[in-house]
Amino acid sequence: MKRSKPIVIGVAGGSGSGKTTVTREIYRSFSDKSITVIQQDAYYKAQDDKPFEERLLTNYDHPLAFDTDLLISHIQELLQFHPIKKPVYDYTVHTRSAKIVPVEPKDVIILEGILILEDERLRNLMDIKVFVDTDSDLRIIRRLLRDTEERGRSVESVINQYLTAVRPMHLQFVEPTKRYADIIIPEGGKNSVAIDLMATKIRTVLEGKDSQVL
Ligand SMILES: Nc1ncnc2c1ncn2[C@@H]1O[C@H](COP(=O)(O)OP(=O)(O)O)[C@@H](O)[C@H]1O
Ligand SMILES: O=c1ccn([C@@H]2O[C@H](COP(=O)(O)O)[C@@H](O)[C@H]2O)c(=O)[nH]1
Repeated sequence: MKRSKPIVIGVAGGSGSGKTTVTREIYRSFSDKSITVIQQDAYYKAQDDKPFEERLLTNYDHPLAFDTDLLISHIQELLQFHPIKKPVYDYTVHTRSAKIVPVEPKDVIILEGILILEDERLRNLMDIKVFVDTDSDLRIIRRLLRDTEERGRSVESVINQYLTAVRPMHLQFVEPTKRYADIIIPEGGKNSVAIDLMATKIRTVLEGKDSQVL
């Protein structure tokens, strides 16, 4: 059945909570590839006008670090089944890369990121809101391992950034958005029961058997 509009699922949660892993597992359970994933991180503002040393001082956990207007306009395009050109963010240089990824519209859009539930305009575009809820000790351990292995950071820089920006911004902006969630997934990526439930829910909606999310 051809849908009149795609369904939008928001997956929020703190850094290192397991949002990307949850999203990847849901995506993998759909072999027909009816899902497109949009990462909020791709919409960090470009900072080419600033020298590298200055970019190190940016607070990447504050809502103003994102180009939310561009993200909203891209979701609105996908909701009309129009393709978009998604920006690509390069964490190693703290700015957008020169690349652009063409994204085709699909029946399901998963929007994933730390602050996607913070902006009311974004929340209003979502049919299902999920918050991945993982204790801060696990999140910092996971982030430490990931950022040193994959994002070119030193242990010292990860700890310093966590204490000065990630933790305070999490408490001020991320944690309070849990109240908007329809579903809270504890521990993230390895919660196979929650992932199966999400996949079943999406299938029910796609088959037109769900009257709550049309
Ligand atoms: N349940 C889990 N147990 C152990 N490690 C996990 C779990 N979920 C995610 N991870 C790992 O933690 C790191 C952060 O997870 P990720 O999904 O990227 O989180 P987020 O997108 O919320 O920042 C990754 O290296 C991932 O492999
Ligand atoms: O240039 C940058 C941009 C972002 N970050 C950090 O990334 C996380 C969000 O990504 P997750 O995958 O959800 O962890 C955010 O907490 C920023 O601090 C960065 O370090 N540098």
